[in-house]
Amino acid sequence: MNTTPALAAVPSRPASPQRHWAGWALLCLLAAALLAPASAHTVLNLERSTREVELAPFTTYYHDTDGRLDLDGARRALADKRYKPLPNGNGSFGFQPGAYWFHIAAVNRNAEVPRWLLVQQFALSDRLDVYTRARDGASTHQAGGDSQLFASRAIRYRHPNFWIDLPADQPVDIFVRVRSDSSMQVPLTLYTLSAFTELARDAQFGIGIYYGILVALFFYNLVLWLSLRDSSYFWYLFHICAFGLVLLTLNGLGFEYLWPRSPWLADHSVPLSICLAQIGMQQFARNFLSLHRRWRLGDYVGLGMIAFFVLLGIAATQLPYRIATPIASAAVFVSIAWIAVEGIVVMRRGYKPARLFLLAWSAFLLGTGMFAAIAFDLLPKMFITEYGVQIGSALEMLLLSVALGYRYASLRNENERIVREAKEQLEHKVEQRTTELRSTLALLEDAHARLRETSQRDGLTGLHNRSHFREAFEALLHRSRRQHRPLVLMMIDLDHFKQINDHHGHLVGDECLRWAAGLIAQILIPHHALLARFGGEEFVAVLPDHDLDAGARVAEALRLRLSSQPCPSRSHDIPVTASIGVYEITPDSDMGVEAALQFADQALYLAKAEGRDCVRVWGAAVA
Ligand SMILES: Nc1nc2c(ncn2[C@@H]2O[C@H](COP(=O)(O)OP(=O)(O)OP(=O)(O)O)[C@@H](O)[C@H]2O)c(=O)[nH]1
Repeated sequence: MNTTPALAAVPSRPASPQRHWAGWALLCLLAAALLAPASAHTVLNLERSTREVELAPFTTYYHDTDGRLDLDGARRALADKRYKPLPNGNGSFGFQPGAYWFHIAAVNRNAEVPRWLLVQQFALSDRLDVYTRARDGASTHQAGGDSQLFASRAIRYRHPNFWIDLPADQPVDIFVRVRSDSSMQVPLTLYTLSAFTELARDAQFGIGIYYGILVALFFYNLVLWLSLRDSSYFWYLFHICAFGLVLLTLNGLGFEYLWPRSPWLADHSVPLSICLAQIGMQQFARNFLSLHRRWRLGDYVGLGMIAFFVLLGIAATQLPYRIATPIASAAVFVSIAWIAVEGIVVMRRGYKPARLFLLAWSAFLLGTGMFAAIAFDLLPKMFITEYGVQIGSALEMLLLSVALGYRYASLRNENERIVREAKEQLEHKVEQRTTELRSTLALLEDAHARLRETSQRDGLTGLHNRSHFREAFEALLHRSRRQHRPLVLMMIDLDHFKQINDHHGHLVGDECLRWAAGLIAQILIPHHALLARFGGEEFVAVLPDHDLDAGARVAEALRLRLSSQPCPSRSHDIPVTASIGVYEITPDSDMGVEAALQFADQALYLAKAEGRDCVRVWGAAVA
């Protein structure tokens, strides 16, 4: 695209040259040049090679502070040389009251292009009136700006535009009156139709790429939000939509596509979309950085900012544009700077995803900074600076999307770590409890065994008691039948024990009982006998695998040992003897415990009857 037209700019003719008093005239011109240099301006010559021309160098302006001037008044002001060249060569004046008149004197040297398109490259001006006046007095008037319906534009394009008819070689005065509650920015450009078509195509392509990125990110994160239900994704989507709306509004696409019939919305959409975008950004930052957990004070400030933008958004529906927009614009700088502070604080507190967040935010701040720097004429206007906001915000949103993924991954890792640790702790506890339980069970079993043992033992002698004896004897009986082995049952009764008690006392009697029990147990060990205290001074023993003869021999040996050594008492030795009855239970017998005991008792009775201190078997005499 040709952006450097070959212009033949020639100084304008003096309005009323003085023919006489040439010296005076010269002096006057010199004085005019010195005192009012601003009124001098160049005529725009549109040559054959000219396709597009920025009008700033050929434009003079007049500020009609109360906005009452009509075209005639504006022409008079021009004749009075009250018009000045644009300050710093561009038409930016900030927020201004009244109306601004701009004048361009143009001569079309290209007979083949009689019709040109005048484009105001700023979408937010409220009202533009474009007048042309040829030397022959023919004049035209067109109105535009976002206070008019979008359909009233010469070409359906996001910036206000007007057809300008410039007959060949005829000087034409173009007057543009602009009145706006928005910032007074009037970058006017004149295009041939083909040049404009190329510009529109390239610009739409660039805008398409930008919004394509936004739409792709939107749907990508929408799917993630729907599947993960992480609220950060929701606020990210909100942020994308609201910020996309801001740019749609600023570049005029909102008016073109979203609300072409609503000049009210065209007027109020700027502060409203700024407030929405800031609410989205603040809430996203709070959520992403988990401020309520990591920096409580920062979280409160963030909440305060959200409340401020909510109130400002509501107020913006009622307040005039000239009040709401500057407040919203100024608050944006505080808001985005604060988000950067939040990112830095949380990053310094060790939250790793905050690094990516900060990187994304830096891209956005850099882009916005470059955009602001052009406005203040600190940076030259070139692609990277002019489209800094778009590039920065696209980068920011891409990086934020990556940061969200990173944050999700680190949250998942954190969760997995917590679950793993909890599992390990649980396993450790279970193991600990199991060990405790095992040792408690062992203790319990031990206690139970001791209890059972105690319940089976006689308290005085430590031998088994009668009830246990019956159970154990029953088992031995079964075993002997199963194995076809004989059993011998032995009843041992100490002789004249009453006398021992009577002579030596009950305690000595106890001593003798313990001693006799110990001796009997010791003698029966080799025979694997089941021995018990049957009651009083009477003992009972079962000798497995012994027949009557063997049993009688053991009994005799036992008797002999008892009678041969007295019980060593505290005072003096006490002789103790025993009578023993022996009875054999053969394996083929089906005799029960009680019957066997009775037979053995019979044998004992015999021993007692036959003089004591002897062994008797049931049915045969041994000693
Ligand atoms: N010191 C003590 N004496 C007991 C115990 N159990 C029973 N006796 C005594 O044993 C004696 C048994 O007396 P008797 O049934 O008359 O029998 P004995 O005097 O041994 O006479 P014979 O059996 O006929 O030889 C009683 O005096 C009981 O008090 C005990 O646990 N300790």
